[in-house]
Amino acid sequence: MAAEARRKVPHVLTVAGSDSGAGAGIQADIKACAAAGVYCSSVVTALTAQNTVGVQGIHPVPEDFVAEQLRSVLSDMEVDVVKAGMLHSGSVVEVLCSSLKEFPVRALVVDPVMVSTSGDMLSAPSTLAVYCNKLLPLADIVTPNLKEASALLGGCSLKTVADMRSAAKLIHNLGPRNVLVKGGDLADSSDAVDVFYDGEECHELHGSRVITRNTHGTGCTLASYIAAELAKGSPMMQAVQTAKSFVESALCYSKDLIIGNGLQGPFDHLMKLKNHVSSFAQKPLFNPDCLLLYAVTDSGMNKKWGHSITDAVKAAIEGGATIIQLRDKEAETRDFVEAARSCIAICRPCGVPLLVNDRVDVALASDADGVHVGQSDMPAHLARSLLGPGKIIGVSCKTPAQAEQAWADGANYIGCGGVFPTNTKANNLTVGLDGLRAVCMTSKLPVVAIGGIGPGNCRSVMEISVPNLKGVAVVSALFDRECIATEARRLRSILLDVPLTAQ
Ligand SMILES: Nc1ncnc2c1ncn2[C@@H]1O[C@H](COP(=O)(O)OP(=O)(O)OP(=O)(O)O)[C@@H](O)[C@H]1O
Ligand SMILES: Cc1ncc(CO)c(N)n1
Ligand SMILES: [Mg+2]
Repeated sequence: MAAEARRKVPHVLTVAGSDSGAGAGIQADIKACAAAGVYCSSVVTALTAQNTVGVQGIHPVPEDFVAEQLRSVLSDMEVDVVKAGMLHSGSVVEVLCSSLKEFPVRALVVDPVMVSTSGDMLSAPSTLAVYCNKLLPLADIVTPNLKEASALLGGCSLKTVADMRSAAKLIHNLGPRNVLVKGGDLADSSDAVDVFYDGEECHELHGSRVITRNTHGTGCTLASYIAAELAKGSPMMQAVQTAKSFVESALCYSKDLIIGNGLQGPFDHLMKLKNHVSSFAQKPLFNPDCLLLYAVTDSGMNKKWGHSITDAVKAAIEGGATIIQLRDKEAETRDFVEAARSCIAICRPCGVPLLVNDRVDVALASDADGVHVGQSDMPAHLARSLLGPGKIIGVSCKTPAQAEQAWADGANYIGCGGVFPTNTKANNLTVGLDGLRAVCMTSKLPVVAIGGIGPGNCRSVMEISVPNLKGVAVVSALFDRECIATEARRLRSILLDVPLTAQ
């Protein structure tokens, strides 16, 4: 086969123990990577006899043979990311560290597995020092649960999110580049809260807590899914968010499964996929440049001018709109889904994403490209867990704090405004160009400006010269006009005319 025809597959190597019940360990890692669409090789460090009741036995693999497996895989198979799980002894940890020095990889994810959720010890107490001194300094991220975080810090008690925040910072001092303290076991918490610290800022990642007994292996799965996303090229925070959303989704899908008689059942990583193959296996696809000329439809205006929704969308695209949002506050659900489907049939062949305003259910039912939600709509993290990582989520924000939250919730972009007063949205507070600039300056996400923008002022908006301001969103300037295509063309030519340095 010609060299250029060969496809490099993202590759995660898991170095972990086998769980005979297949809920955790190597088996969870391989299933999680498969769900993420990534190749997974496996170096087995120990066999465990384990089920939903607990761990009945451990049969360690001799260090020399762990080393031999590592050499076999790393010397041959172009591994992108290594994920370390159960490492039962200090010598196994040392073997891994020296293999990584001999065969460096792009990233190392360390799940410091020490105690199983059933309370059984999975690693000798003497391993702790080697972990801290040798492995953690090599890690791009370490993902302790509450008990493990406490063990890494010499046994302090961790009971609150504030404790998790301090623990994340202290563990960061041990050398890993990022720390995720997992709160799956946090008592009295209705959310599943994890704390992420990148050495500069601490973020609370909130997910919904799924009520189920089937949580065995969530930690292994989370770490492997992070490794898989890193192997595909995602930045760290995005990898963590996608992984968390996958775990929640898989738990939700298999919350009523009955496997085994013990207290903690496994979940099915791939069941969700049987319904949603494309949603999780696909790499997140969002090009911020599509925010340049963002057209938001308005059913009232279409009625006034006698435009059908499909004609309006066709005309906007013909004039150069780069993304469409269907906004209809009154439509019956059935009609809204139907309209979304017809518009997708127009948008998709043109490569123009179609988003649905507010209605995650309509976006799901019509297989739209995503949703745009406001501050009082469904929280973006919930929309993300329902839609999966492959869909686009935008959030309306007026302040830097809202923009920060949208980012932590896994949104793709921010709509900031109203920049100027508008009739489309009654009683909407305006933020002005200064408010827009303040949000853009602090937002880690790309921003589209909205509110009272048209051909007369879109230039002044783009000229605030902040790199992540990617475009303008318009309603009346397009749809409250007789010829939508002409108006879109006019706007587009102005936007394209703004010097690139100012964009
Ligand atoms: N019931 C739940 N609903 C939603 N998310 C959960 C639930 N339980 C755990 N999680 C999430 O799963 C991930 C793993 O966290 P957890 O604290 O359970 O790890 P762990 O104890 O290492 O798991 P295990 O040892 O069983 O593999 C975290 O992102 C956590 O928030
Ligand atoms: C083999 C193995 N690795 C990790 C865990 C932690 O869930 C487990 N229970 N078993
Ligand atoms: Mg764990």
